Amino acid sequence: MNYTVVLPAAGSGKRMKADKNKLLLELFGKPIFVYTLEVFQNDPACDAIWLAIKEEERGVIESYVAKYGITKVKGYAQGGMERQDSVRACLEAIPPCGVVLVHDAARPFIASRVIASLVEEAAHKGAAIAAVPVKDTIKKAAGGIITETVDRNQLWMIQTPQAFTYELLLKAAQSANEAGFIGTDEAMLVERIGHPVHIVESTYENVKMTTPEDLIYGKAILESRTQEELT
Ligand SMILES: Nc1ccn([C@@H]2O[C@H](COP(=O)(O)OP(=O)(O)OP(=O)(O)O)[C@@H](O)[C@H]2O)c(=O)n1
Ligand SMILES: C[C@](O)(CO)[C@H](O)COP(=O)(O)O
Repeated sequence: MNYTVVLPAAGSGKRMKADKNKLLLELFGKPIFVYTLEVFQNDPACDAIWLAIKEEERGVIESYVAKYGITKVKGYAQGGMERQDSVRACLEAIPPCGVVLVHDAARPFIASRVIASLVEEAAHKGAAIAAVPVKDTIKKAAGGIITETVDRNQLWMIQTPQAFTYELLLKAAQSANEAGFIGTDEAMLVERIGHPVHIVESTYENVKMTTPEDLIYGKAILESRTQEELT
């Protein structure tokens, strides 16, 4: 099953504390978002890549897309105030398709096998998201005092990609916008309209480049891969 991928890339990167969009920071000489683009460029099942970007960054982004030969980039949409606004702008710009995948441009280490599983699951069930089991004990607290230890067996750390049939996600995104509902991922918008969302187990390497420490982990992941994958 083929798919279109939407990459929200219009954030400010505040937690990264860098002097520019964190997606333009380089790991071994290549910008973070280019690693992400290359995953989808190299996936035969990916028909098209759409990015939500800041208009003022269009020139630099287009230059990298050309430099690295990312021919599957079919268009750009203007990013919005919230991440979900950026995603919705892309959804409303892309031609209708079967399955749409939403993936943070800040997650460059997604495994192709996870993408394939997500697309298959979404094609049959409508909605599927990447997740990994929680590794730490999670507790609730109020005023600095523990109030509850949450059963870890029912907890997942949710990632992207998040895959959906196009019509379902567009309906959920437009409904949330009309209601002024803001979610932290697309799954919340689909849950909100009562559609079941399925989990596909991902990898712990699929980390979102969010804070400076994540860059250290990202470099270690790249160094652990074979040399030819770095070129
Ligand atoms: N209004 C926004 C906010 C985020 N994103 C994108 O959504 C992904 C995940 O968001 P996050 O990691 O939170 O990025 P930032 O919002 O840039 O980070 P911060 O919250 O630290 O500012 C990133 O690829 C980011 O570029 C976006 O397209 N539009
Ligand atoms: C969508 C997401 O990556 C799933 O974990 C996460 O919710 C994005 O949060 P952010 O604060 O917008 O990075």
